[in-house]
Amino acid sequence: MLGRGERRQRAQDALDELRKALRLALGAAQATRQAAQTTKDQLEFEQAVMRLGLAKARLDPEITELRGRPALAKTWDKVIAERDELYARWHPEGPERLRRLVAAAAPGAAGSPWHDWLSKVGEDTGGVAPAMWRVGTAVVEEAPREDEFPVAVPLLDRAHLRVNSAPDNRSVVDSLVETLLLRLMSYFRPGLVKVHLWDIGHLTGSLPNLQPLTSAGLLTVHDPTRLDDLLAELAGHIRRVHAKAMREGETSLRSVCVTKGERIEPWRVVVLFGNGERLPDEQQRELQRVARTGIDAGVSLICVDVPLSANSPLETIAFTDSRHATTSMTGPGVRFRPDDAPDGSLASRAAAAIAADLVARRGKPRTFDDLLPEELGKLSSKEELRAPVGFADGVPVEVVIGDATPHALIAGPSGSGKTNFLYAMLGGLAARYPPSELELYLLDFKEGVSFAGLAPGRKDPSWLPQARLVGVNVNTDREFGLALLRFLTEELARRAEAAKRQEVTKLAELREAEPEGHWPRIVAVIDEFQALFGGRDRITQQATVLLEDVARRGRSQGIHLVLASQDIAGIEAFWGKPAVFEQCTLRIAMPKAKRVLSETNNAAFSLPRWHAVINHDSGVPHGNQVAHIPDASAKGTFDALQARLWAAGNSLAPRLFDGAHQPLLAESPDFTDPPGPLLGQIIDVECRAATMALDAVPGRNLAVIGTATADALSIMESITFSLARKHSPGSVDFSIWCAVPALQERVTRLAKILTAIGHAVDHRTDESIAKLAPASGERPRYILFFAVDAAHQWLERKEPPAMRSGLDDLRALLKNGPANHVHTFGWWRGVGRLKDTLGFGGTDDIGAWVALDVQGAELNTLAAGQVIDWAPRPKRAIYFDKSTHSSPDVIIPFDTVESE
Ligand SMILES: Nc1ncnc2c1ncn2[C@@H]1O[C@H](COP(=O)(O)OP(=O)(O)OP(=O)(O)O)[C@@H](O)[C@H]1O
Repeated sequence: MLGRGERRQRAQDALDELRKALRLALGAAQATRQAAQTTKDQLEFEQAVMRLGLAKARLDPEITELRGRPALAKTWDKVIAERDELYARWHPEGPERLRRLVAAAAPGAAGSPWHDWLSKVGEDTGGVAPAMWRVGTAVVEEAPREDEFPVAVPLLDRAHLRVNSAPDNRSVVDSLVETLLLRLMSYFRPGLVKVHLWDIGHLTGSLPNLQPLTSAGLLTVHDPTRLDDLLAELAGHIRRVHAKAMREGETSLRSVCVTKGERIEPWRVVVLFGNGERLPDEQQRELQRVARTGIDAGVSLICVDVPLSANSPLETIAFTDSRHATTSMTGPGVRFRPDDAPDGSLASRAAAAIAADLVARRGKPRTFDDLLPEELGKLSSKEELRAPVGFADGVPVEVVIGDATPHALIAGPSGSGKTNFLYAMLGGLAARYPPSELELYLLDFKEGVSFAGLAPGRKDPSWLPQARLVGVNVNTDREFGLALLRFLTEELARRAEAAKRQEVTKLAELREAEPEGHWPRIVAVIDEFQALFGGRDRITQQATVLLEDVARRGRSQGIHLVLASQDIAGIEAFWGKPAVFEQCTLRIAMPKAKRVLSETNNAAFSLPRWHAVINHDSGVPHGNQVAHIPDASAKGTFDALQARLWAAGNSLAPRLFDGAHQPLLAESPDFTDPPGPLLGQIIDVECRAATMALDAVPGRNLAVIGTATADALSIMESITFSLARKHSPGSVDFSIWCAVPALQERVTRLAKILTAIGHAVDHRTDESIAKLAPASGERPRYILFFAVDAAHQWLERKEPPAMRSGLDDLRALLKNGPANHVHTFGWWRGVGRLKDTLGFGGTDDIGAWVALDVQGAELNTLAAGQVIDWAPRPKRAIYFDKSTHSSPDVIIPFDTVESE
């Protein structure tokens, strides 16, 4: 047994042992912990050094202090050793390899120093763009200067560039951007790169050395408040370029250009200077969209202090101090320094040289002849009509009229060049589409004769072969506009009928189904069309309905409207009925035009003279295309084209309606073989003469009513001359009665002409008129009774014993004559006077009438109660034949004096 003391000793020893073991264990844990802590410190230190870069770390006070600790000093040495080892491997060939790489990827002006290329104008046609563009030099931190290597960034067709400035280094950033742009502009043939500049802070003043480029359209400076417009314009451009590439069977503009070996559409480089803050959401979204889709359409962004996220290839240059930056091309450990920029005046001279070269290259400004194709009249209009109307920096800008853009609306104040635009467009179309493919109906409500030259005239016998109808000076003859619309709706019905027959819906399909049919596209041009809606009357009402119908249904039937106006805003009647305008998806705005583009689209306000905004997207901003319109009105332009086209073919002459001239009876086609008495020319697209049937039935007499003597005489004479022509001498008898001495000369002349032709004429000027003529005879008799009311003095006398007056006899003659082919054409100088003559018997025996200066309201009783909407105007008459008319025709009395 152990003693008590021994036992305690052993316990003590065990405890000591345990304590020792515990101490040991604890010490080990502490050491391990310490070691772990040291490793952690070392790793953190290494990381901090890496983050800062060796060069900066060396100067950093915190790092310097940490380097004092032995454990970290070791790490520092290790990092240095590793760097040295790596660098030793890179040093001999790294920079050189990079130099060679950049030289290959950035040839010529894309990579060499500016004194090698500045002020030399580029010749490259841009089939393929250099992959990289030099921006500066860089050096791996702490490496010697001779190890500097060039830094280049991808741009055109490849990537966008973002530049983040440092405080107060805007001038360095400006120089970097300016030099880069000069490289781009100097590499290619001038014109292949166009720059858009937007600066949130300045309207002018950004990149001042490049300003000379603006004169040639190579640089466009945008309003700081109008980024929306710029982004919309870019979006529209991208869409158009995309469509163009698709037409060529490619997905990007770049591939089209590579295939063709030349740039078919300039690159757009868009430089945006922001303030470091995100753009408002909508703009930011739009910008991201442009970034995403722009590259394939040749649009490159250079965003300075405009945040842009990388949803497309994007490189970044981020300045860390005023002279140095890091770049996404080289990584954070490499110090980038922009190249020295050329002196401002040198840069500006180079920009001027580029602009001057382009201007010289464009040669004389593009002219009307440049709108014409090499071969005339070779295109088919089956799918659409397409022709250039102007140029944007030498590149043609087209209008397309087809199923997607069926109708056009053109606006611009007086003198802004609307008519000239129409000529440019008509010229482009007429030069491409033969008359079998395109028919033109041209109407001008302006005072003047703008389209008259398209129809044969006295001085120039030529006409535009595609023109079917030309209406000029129709400003007071709104009925003519109505007639044109009616004609178009009839043609629409004809086409719709054919389409139904063939079970097709579109013109292109109809043409395929009926290849032998005649289905040209019809373009109806109405200049100053607002005149058609100028009154609050029946014409405005009907025109609105018809126009809407043509606009709606014409789309698929190849019937197209081109409506021009100085004042679209003025046609308020329409804004409440937007159907017509909605169908006019092609909008053309001349400088200062109002309302024709969408409300947010102000492109027309800043438009220079002789330019137009061509917009195929109902006027929304992204549809804008600005073009210079060549002079198409001067001698030797449109007229020369017309002469060529006319000389080439045996086309039919268009009909000409000229509201300022009375048509000559002798020249009326109907006068060659008159179907009956000709009363005047109907205001209608056919330009036919109004006539009346003279069947042997009651009521076939005619009253001419009104005091407008010249017009009344014209009508009475046309009736006489045409009847005299219709019937061979001896087959009919004429009575020519006139009780008014002042008219004798003219009436006697008429009687003499008839006699000279060989007709039997019963000419009376005195009271013998009251004896009248029998109500039947051996031959038909035409009684031309001038100023009937003036003969009342004799007609009212009652002769005993019968006490029957001449008036009674006249009533009987009117009543019974026609059935026996004795027809009376009487002229009364007022409705009341006519009624005096007719008495209580009513107006049944006057089956037809022509009214001159008589208000519509007075005529209602003569038209079976129908409301006659007629405001008299000189040299116009209204003709109503109860047996054939549902509504009266407006007619123009013929000029009969020249017609013998
Ligand atoms: N692109 C152009 N280049 C040169 N001259 C032009 C051009 N466009 C128009 N002009 C000239 O300007 C004048 C007015 O043009 P135009 O008749 O086309 O204007 P408008 O808008 O139709 O005016 P209005 O409605 O008063 O007739 C004409 O003498 C025409 O020759």
